[in-house]
Amino acid sequence: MLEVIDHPVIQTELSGLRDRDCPSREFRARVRRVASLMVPAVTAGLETRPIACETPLEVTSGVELARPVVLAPILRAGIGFLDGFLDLLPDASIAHIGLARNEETLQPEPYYFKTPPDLGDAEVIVLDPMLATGGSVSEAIRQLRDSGATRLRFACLVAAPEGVKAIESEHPDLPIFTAALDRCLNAKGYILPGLGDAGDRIFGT
Ligand SMILES: O=P(O)(O)OC[C@H]1O[C@H](OP(=O)(O)OP(=O)(O)O)[C@H](O)[C@@H]1O
Ligand SMILES: O=c1cc[nH]c(=O)[nH]1
Ligand SMILES: [Mg+2]
Repeated sequence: MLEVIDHPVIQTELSGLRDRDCPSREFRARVRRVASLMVPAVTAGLETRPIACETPLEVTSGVELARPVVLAPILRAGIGFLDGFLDLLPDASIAHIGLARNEETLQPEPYYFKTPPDLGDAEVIVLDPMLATGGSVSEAIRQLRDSGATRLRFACLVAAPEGVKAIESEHPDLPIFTAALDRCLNAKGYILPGLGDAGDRIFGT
């Protein structure tokens, strides 16, 4: 269920993000642009329903999304990825999922979870720029499913093959969208070649 969104403008932005000298201000702006550019692919296939549409000249038929959209950023770095999605999906509600990856065990440690009601009616798009071991996304999907979500997809900027494999085994029906599928993880669980610590680069920490 993996789609690598191989678009020349996205790949150009991503190359800028990989540059170690890209300052926080530019990094944030680039992440926002890539996120927006990914929206058409990530939302492709969302169900629509017909509506009547009154132009200045006559009534015609139009469509609207059949279900509400919930964007679910994994804190912190997912917050940096959120604005570009909101730019194109301004009516979406937001679910915040706080997970910190333990630097020694690489296991995600939950610290916050707050979602809009009625997740079962919604199209939920989980956002995190980095898919490394897959532990954080897996935990987020588990929490969302426990809260009633049934229609889920996941978008990231950079994925490691190890993380994709883990998600495909734990959540085989989850569509995964990424701007890049990188080579592997290093001994500390960082993606190679990657772009470093996305949270630190977005927030300047
Ligand atoms: O696939 P995984 O191995 O779980 O790793 C990926 C996670 O690690 C990073 O978050 P981190 O926990 O460092 O938190 P931050 O976003 O607050 O920096 C990143 O933003 C992902 O959430
Ligand atoms: O390479 C990585 C892996 C996890 N989290 C990041 O921010 N970067
Ligand atoms: Mg981090």
